[in-house]
Amino acid sequence: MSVSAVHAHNLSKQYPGSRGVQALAGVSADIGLERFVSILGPSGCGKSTFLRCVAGLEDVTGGELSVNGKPVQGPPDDIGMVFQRDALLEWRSIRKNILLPVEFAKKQSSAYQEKVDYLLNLTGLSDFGSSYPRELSGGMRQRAAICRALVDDPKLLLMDEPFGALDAFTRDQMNVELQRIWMQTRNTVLFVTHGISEAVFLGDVVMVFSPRPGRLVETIEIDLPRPRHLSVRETPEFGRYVAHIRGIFEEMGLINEKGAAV
Ligand SMILES: Nc1ncnc2c1ncn2[C@@H]1O[C@H](COP(=O)(O)OP(=O)(O)OP(=O)(O)O)[C@@H](O)[C@H]1O
Repeated sequence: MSVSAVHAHNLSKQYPGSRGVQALAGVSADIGLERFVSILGPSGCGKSTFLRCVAGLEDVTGGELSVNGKPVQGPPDDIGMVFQRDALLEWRSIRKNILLPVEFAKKQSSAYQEKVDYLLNLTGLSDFGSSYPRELSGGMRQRAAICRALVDDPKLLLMDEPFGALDAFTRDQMNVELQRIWMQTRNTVLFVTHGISEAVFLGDVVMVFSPRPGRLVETIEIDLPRPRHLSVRETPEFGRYVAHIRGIFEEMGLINEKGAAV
């Protein structure tokens, strides 16, 4: 039997404290290796909590969760994370920011210089290795954050609304670039977003969560050939996926005028 990248069975998460928020309830999912999984759901439904549980940063309070065949007990090896805020350290050059996970893992940075060059090249940042974060645009900073997450070849890349703070044009460009990078690196990706179109454009699969406590409402396979160009968004097939997902949100009473999950 093949090992899943992420296996969740009846997963629940209740935060401690007087309010004791129940963030996730009964989430079961099997995410295959090398798949790009988009995660959609209304604000506060537990998407980040799900990612944080997978990353071993939160303890689950019920059910089972394993990553690459091993039960999650603290942060597993082989995970990279990218957040909405790039969290680059302003006082370190881009190259040194990218090398941070290597330093944290107490590995020899010198052995990773070629890898950094490869990633800088892959993300179009070859001329910016010695620049500082303040010298880069928002999109470039997020590309540097992606390099940092990829530097130690994680099997699993967790991305929590990585392009949420970018303008629409840059976000489109980043979607195309992320797909290109992923087609070369082929790690498993869990990508949280509020954008239905972004989720369909990037995903092999879209997982839709209900309002809190987050439950998995539906998992939709996106059968569109790759590489996908932005123009795929104008095709009837793409439109059908978006309409289907929008229908799920409408049924839950959760859609705004722009068609975004709220
Ligand atoms: N550390 C925490 N302690 C207590 N409650 C928390 C904590 N982190 C999140 N929560 C609560 O858990 C619920 C789910 O939060 P989470 O951040 O996972 O949602 P989300 O779907 O990622 O939201 P958004 O789309 O707005 O980022 C929310 O009600 C939130 O208030």
